[in-house]
Amino acid sequence: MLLNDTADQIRSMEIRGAGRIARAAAGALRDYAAGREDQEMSAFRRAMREAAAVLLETRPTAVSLPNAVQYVMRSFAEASTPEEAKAAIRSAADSFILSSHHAVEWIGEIGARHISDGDRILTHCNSEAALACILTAHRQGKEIEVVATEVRPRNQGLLTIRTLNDAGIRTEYIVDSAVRTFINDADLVITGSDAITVNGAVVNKIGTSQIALAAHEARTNMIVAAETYKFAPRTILGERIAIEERGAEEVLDPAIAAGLPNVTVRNPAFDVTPASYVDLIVTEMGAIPPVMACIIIRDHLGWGIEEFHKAFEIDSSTQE
Ligand SMILES: O=C(COP(=O)(O)O)[C@H](O)[C@H](O)COP(=O)(O)O
Repeated sequence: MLLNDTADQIRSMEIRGAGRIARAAAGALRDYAAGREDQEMSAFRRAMREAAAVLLETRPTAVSLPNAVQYVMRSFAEASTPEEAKAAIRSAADSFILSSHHAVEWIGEIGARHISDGDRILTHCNSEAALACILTAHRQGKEIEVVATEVRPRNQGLLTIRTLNDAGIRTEYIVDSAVRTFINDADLVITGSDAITVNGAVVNKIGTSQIALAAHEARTNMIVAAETYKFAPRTILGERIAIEERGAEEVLDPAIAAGLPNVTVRNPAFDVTPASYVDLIVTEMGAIPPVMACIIIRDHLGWGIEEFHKAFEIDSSTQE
């Protein structure tokens, strides 16, 4: 698939979910590099930088996207010919994609240990990582039930209930505003994440923070399932996560909106759940309390910080 097609599909949400977006971006860079016929490294580098920028502009919130792009882009920093660079990019992109699949499997295994026989789990949106925990627990023979939200306005809940239905898991499908009505019936909330900040705050599909609030009030544990590439390295440097605001037409029919000149539709796609409302973050490295987010960032994404220093010509060796 061409790079611009992948970018369009991410923008239009044909490819969606932070993990899938990251893998698609890594694959798109690999294929784009393979198709280049530059003789000079400078031309190749320029083309790759432009390609990376096209992907980075598609959706602003899921930090897995810049993390995947950076992972691939830094792989050819030392290459001296385009051929060498292409080989390095292929290997980096393939290894990112493979390790991303493995990470989801590991999260499933670790997350399933937090699910008990007889549990009723509430989930929101459509997260591979969250579903991995639920599906693994089900495969282990635990009798579980799920309450899945609709997820207005894009109805990602439909994807979730199809997967759960196909796996044979008994599921109740509810509108987003019914969460507080059903939270007392739930033993556990499990969601995915698009970004986790240095202070352990979780950025995920709009509505997640309301669910966390309801879970907190009901003393229901809230688990977030997230690969380490969902942690945002630059939040350690004070950078904020941009919350994507999507078009009004996703919420209100433009023909109706046209007759309501005093009404402005707001459509933020994500929200922020404070760390204090999250009991555990399940990563492929293990389950951690949200306060340990900075350790994951330091140990697994430290290069994101090094690159920031380079970009601003700060020599980290001279820093005390
Ligand atoms: O909020 C969403 C998807 O939002 P959208 O549908 O707007 O992309 C998911 O919960 C996270 O991306 C995690 O998903 P995963 O665990 O699959 O990476």
